[in-house]
Amino acid sequence: MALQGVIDRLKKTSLEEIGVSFSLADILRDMKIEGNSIYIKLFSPSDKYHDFLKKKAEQVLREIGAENVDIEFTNEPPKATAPQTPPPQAQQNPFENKRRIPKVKKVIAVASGKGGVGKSTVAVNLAAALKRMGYDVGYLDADMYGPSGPTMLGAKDKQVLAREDGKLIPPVAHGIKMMSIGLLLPSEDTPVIWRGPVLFKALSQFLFDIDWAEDQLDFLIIDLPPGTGDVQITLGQTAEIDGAVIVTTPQDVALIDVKKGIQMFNEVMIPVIGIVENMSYFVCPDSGKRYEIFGKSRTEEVAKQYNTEILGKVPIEPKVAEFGDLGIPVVLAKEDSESSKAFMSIAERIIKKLTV
Ligand SMILES: Nc1ncnc2c1ncn2[C@@H]1O[C@H](COP(=O)(O)OP(=O)(O)OP(=O)(O)O)[C@@H](O)[C@H]1O
Repeated sequence: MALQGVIDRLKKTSLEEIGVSFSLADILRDMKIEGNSIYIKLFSPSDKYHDFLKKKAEQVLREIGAENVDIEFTNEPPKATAPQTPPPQAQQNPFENKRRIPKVKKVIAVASGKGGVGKSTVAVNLAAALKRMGYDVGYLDADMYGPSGPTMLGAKDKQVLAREDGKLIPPVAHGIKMMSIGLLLPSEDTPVIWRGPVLFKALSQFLFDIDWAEDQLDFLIIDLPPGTGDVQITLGQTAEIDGAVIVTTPQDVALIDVKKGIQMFNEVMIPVIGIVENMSYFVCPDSGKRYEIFGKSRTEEVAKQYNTEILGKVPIEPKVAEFGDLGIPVVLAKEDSESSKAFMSIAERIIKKLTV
């Protein structure tokens, strides 16, 4: 079997079925051919797709004459597959430069397809829930266009110090180490207009130049801007993220954007941990009756369709907003509230999913 023939075939094998736009060749990490026996190593950060990839690769390799096919997986980012000629910019493997965020054990991105669904509220309360469980936690507000982390953590007046080597020292709010572009801007009302390279530089300083811990943080929660824009893609291509949590409300319009969000995370090879349905229902304090204000939820359907799950449903509770405005996550301010219990159970679920 000829090497070039195999590479060409892998290049032609798209992986559209699992929602990504690249081919088998793009995730090829190693290959050995001896006669009609072939060994390949494929990059796949999560074992969720191993069976699919194995079947697919076996099928196409047998079609071009392979008799013995041995397939292995690695979660290390792949290198370019055609070393003879440097590939043009657009075809360069975007995952070559992925790095881990220093001094952090697990990195979780909190995202939403659409603004205003409560993404920052969920991110801050997840950080607080993990803190309440005794973990060492950091919160990074990467919402470069509308940072609300400092308000929600009551940290608007906190100072960010820089060490001599340029590393930023995160201030601490409610025991959570935190950083936000909001702390570095001259005033809360300053509009932020990022141009490509400046955004990239600021984000990469945020990701890699913060001295999160003397030893290691257990969890870093990254609060992303809403949508599927530059920040999300840059983050996905430069940092190793252990999983993404997608926040939505039960309305159909929000769910359409959830699909886009899941597809984007698939593209940048970040495993989706699951979906949090926020503002899911309202419990009338007088009657205890439960109302689904946005109508019957279809989140379950979307989760199934994309092979993921609902991590939990958070009710609409005025206390969530009130304490958010006061700068205290409801998980710390009102431990016995329904929303607080929901956040604690979501955090537990995430831990389970990340540590199996
Ligand atoms: N479960 C809830 N119950 C009541 N109010 C909530 C709940 N979740 C969020 N809110 C309130 O809704 C508003 C929007 O929430 P938040 O700022 O977290 O949304 P977001 O998705 O991060 O918005 P964006 O990214 O567009 O800035 C806030 O005032 C927040 O306090």
